[in-house]
Amino acid sequence: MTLAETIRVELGGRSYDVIVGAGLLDQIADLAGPFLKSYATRPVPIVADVNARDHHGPRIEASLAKAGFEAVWYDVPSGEASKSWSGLEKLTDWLLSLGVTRSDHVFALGGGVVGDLVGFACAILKRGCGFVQLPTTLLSQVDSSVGGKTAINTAAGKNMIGAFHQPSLVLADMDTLTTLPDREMRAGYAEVIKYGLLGDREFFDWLEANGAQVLTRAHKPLQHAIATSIRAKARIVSEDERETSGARALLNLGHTFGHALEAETGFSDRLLHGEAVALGMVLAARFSARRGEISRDDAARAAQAIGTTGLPSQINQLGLTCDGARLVDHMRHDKKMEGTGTLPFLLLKGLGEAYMARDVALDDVAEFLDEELA
Ligand SMILES: NC(=O)c1ccc[n+]([C@@H]2O[C@H](COP(=O)([O-])OP(=O)(O)OC[C@H]3O[C@@H](n4cnc5c(N)ncnc54)[C@H](O)[C@@H]3O)[C@@H](O)[C@H]2O)c1
Ligand SMILES: O=C(O)C(=O)C[C@@H](O)[C@H](O)[C@H](O)COP(=O)(O)O
Ligand SMILES: [Zn+2]
Repeated sequence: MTLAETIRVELGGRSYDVIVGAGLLDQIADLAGPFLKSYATRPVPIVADVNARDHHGPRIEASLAKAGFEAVWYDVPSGEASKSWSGLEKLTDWLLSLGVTRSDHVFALGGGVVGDLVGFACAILKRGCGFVQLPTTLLSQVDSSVGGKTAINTAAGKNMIGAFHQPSLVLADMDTLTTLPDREMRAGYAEVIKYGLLGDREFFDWLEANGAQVLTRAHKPLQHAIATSIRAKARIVSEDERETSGARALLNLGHTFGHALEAETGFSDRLLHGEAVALGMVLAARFSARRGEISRDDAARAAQAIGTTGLPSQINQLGLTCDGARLVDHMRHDKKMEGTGTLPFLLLKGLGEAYMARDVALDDVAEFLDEELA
């Protein structure tokens, strides 16, 4: 039995705890006590991914009922399409119909889709109310529930409309991962490897040796992987909350390539976000090797650490029919794109050492992608 760990995201008046452990949802009434105070005479609004609610809603209901609270649920259909203008409109209308006030907290149960959607709804509802993240996928536990990036997608691309809005508490209950499909578990693992590759060589080495164990959901290695990832994210977010100094941009390793692949595959089940990031990190490593910044062996090692888990590690596995120029066109919408036409890329100087390159020519990226797609 592993003990729960609490990691503090230090952000002055917006600081909050992230608790990682087993059985947390069974204790939600205690752990989230301060954020339930306003619900003595009203039901607690919980916005939930349908699958997460089916599997884990009863544990929440039981804990709340024991403490004298009742829940009112809003179901979000599973899938990226829920992170949309229409999804946002329906959700905010529901929250308004309940009379949620600015001092209330809305609870978000599910993966990154629900977390990003609810976070954004709460950022704009009456100009901002509180929210608590109850992440139920590996990806959302190690990444999306922490740090306050909230967003929906638009026709122009991924996360195009959003806000920075921090949660008040995150409860990452490892028990939720027992029902998570293996493919989703692997997709979340891609963001775990990201922390190793971007800034923690020791963690990368540990994952090479223990990644398979993490994916079995064995509590000890799983909690180590989740807590190490959250600590890394908390440190970066505390340093650069709004991605202005460049520190936070490192969390975007693999995402410029990845978001372009997600756009090309229609933000669909064909390629999950984590899978796109996995491929994006391989491409970033291979592009870094092409520029002579890391060795071909190190790029192959990064690809091996990713591919060995069953994540995609070669772009030509996707069966795309487009060329490199088309993928680069998707990249022109990247939020890192500058008015001067420069698109900074997160590349590698070594395994465990990402940096922001500002001298990347998009024509060169298109040529590289044509080689990779061949
Ligand atoms: N805000 C951020 O910092 C950030 C970081 C990374 C990713 N993201 C976003 O997160 C999203 C991806 O999140 P995700 O990978 O969690 O996907 P997701 O939210 O789509 O969930 C994945 C699937 O798992 C199911 N599911 C969720 N919990 C379950 C459980 N416990 N048991 C069984 N099934 C369960 C869902 O129904 C869904 O089908 C993307 O939109 C991505 O852009 C945001
Ligand atoms: O928290 C961050 O910062 C990240 O970049 C984490 C990413 O894993 C995540 O996918 C994020 O939503 C991407 O952000 P975007 O700004 O490129 O949309
Ligand atoms: Zn991501």
